[in-house]
Amino acid sequence: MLLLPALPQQLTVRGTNDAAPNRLNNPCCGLGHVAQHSVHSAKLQSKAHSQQPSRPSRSRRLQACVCGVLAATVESRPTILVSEKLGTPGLSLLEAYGNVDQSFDLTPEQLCEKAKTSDALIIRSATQVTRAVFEAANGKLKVVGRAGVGVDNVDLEAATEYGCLVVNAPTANTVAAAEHGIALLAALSRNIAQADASTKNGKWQRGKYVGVALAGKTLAIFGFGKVGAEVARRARGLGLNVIAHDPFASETKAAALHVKLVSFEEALSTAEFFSLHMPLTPGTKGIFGTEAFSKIKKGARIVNVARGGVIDDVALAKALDDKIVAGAALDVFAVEPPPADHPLVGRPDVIVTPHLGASTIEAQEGVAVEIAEAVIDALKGELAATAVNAPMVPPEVLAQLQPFVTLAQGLGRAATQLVGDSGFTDVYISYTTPRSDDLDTRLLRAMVIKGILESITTSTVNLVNADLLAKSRGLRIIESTVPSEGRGVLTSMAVSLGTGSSKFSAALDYRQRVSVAGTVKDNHPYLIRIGIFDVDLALEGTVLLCRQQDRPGIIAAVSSVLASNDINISFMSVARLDSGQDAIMALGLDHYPSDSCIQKIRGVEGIAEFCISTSS
Ligand SMILES: NC(=O)C1=CN([C@@H]2O[C@H](COP(=O)(O)OP(=O)(O)OC[C@H]3O[C@@H](n4cnc5c(N)ncnc54)[C@H](O)[C@@H]3O)[C@@H](O)[C@H]2O)C=CC1
Ligand SMILES: O=C(O)C(=O)COP(=O)(O)O
Repeated sequence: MLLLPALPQQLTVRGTNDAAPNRLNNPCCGLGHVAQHSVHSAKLQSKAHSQQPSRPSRSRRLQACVCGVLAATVESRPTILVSEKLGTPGLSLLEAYGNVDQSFDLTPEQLCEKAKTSDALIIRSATQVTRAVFEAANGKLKVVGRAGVGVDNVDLEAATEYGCLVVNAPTANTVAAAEHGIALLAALSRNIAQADASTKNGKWQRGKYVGVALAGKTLAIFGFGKVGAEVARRARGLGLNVIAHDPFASETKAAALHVKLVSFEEALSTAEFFSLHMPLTPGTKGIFGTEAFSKIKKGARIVNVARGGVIDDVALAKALDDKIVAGAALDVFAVEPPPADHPLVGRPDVIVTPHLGASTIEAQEGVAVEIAEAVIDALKGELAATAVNAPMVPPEVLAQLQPFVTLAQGLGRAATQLVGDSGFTDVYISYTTPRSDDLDTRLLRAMVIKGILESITTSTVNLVNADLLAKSRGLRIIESTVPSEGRGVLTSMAVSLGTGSSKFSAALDYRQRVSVAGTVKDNHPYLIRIGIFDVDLALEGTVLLCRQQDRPGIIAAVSSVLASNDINISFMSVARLDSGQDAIMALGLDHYPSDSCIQKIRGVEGIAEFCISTSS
């Protein structure tokens, strides 16, 4: 059945010309039951919105809109699984909002089992959130919160496919990581760890642990992001000359910190100290391998507080053996904890810490609060500012677009259900807007896709995965903007599907696309065009759509069939191309008609085609 939502308790009658509305009030049209009902509804019209008891308040509707964006609607208290130690202030926030299950050291199987009943999962670096976790959760898991920066332990592709938002806490541990980097740098240059162990062992080896100066040397930072920049700031205070390699860093930011940006090769061949601060990605995995060590300045010392995987451990061990690299300080490992036979951990020229970069009391409290707030926001359906796998929509843009979110989804849904058997691949979305130059359409596009896909896929469709799902289903989204007058963000939207056939041929436009257009009035979505017919109907509920000859008696005949089946008409909208030509009529129904009622409507003379929609 066609799904074309309509709003009860709303009378709207508008034709393609001024004559159409008069038809309703003209007894000659033989409206009977409809006319009476329409008069009743017309009296209600001015109060229409206040007379919709089943309709949620505006704020709830807007909330629901955004929940739909992320599909993060959680009816009762959500279950929040915390799989690693989290700072108390963050835990308190979570406990006030949901049921917190703190279960540490879970096996992969236990994590999958718990994911089936968890709305949110909060992790640090030790929990591997693999595809299997998302598969097991099968849509239940709405958000994964990483209480820290690196999300390399989360299968982002799988999260996105399953519509699970991934958020992180990107700022609260920056200083801690930078301080740990500096601590390791100092320890490495002065053999602190080795000398400490030796002295505690009863020895006094002053000659053995002579160090090297930092002041006057060059430090090369790889990854000039948040941590890298903080390390640079501190290193300069220690008298180091700082250069950095980061293909994506800004010259201005570097210049402000007196840091010269250089190529990978120049950094390798110039510096005495190296500090790694890039993320682990396919592009950085093993970047410090045999080739890099063959170019590195002899006697270099390396600090890694980023991720173990960026260094090829075997290649570093060889460079240490060959005295090309004089020492290394490692906080992170490709596999944590590292295995007993790790080629670097036991070496006297390597110092190690067990992934302590973010482990200060202050940083842990900070990330805990940062992630708790992000996860709670996401569970409430709000767009998180630290989303890793979804476009970030700034709050001011969101506020402007919110009323159009339901409209966009409703148009996608309505257009799809008007399509015939032939299917479609091309989706044309047109935005009529006074802001054609800077309209951010990502949110609305996602909602159109959600409307299109929700009836043809069991996958959760939301802002996170809409584009991906559309692509994987072979849909081509073509967006355009049409300039309009006014000051709002959007005047109207249209969705057209490139298909030659429709269940309701009146829905085809001049280009033979199934086409619907809508707008928002008083924060409620309305359909304003179906095919080439102008209409005016609220985009909710159950609607009977008919194409009929434009002559007296047909509307009355249909309404009398409905009346005899005790089906109330909540509104109607009639449109016609011209007098005596085809017309379409949309009737809002309080109930879905029975099969026998549908048969009777089919039998009404003069009805060329009809279909019934329901939004539920
Ligand atoms: N050991 C620990 O406990 C901690 C480790 N970290 C790790 O430190 C790293 C940096 O964190 P943030 O500075 O917060 O991230 P960030 O995103 O602010 O900075 C990363 C920088 O790396 C750069 N980058 C990307 N690819 C690169 C490449 N091929 N070569 C050079 N630079 C490249 C990016 O352009 C970016 O500027 C991350 O891997 C994070 O997981 C962060 C906090 C604590
Ligand atoms: O934030 C990061 O990227 C970190 O590596 C910190 O990891 P942790 O939260 O201490 O397990």
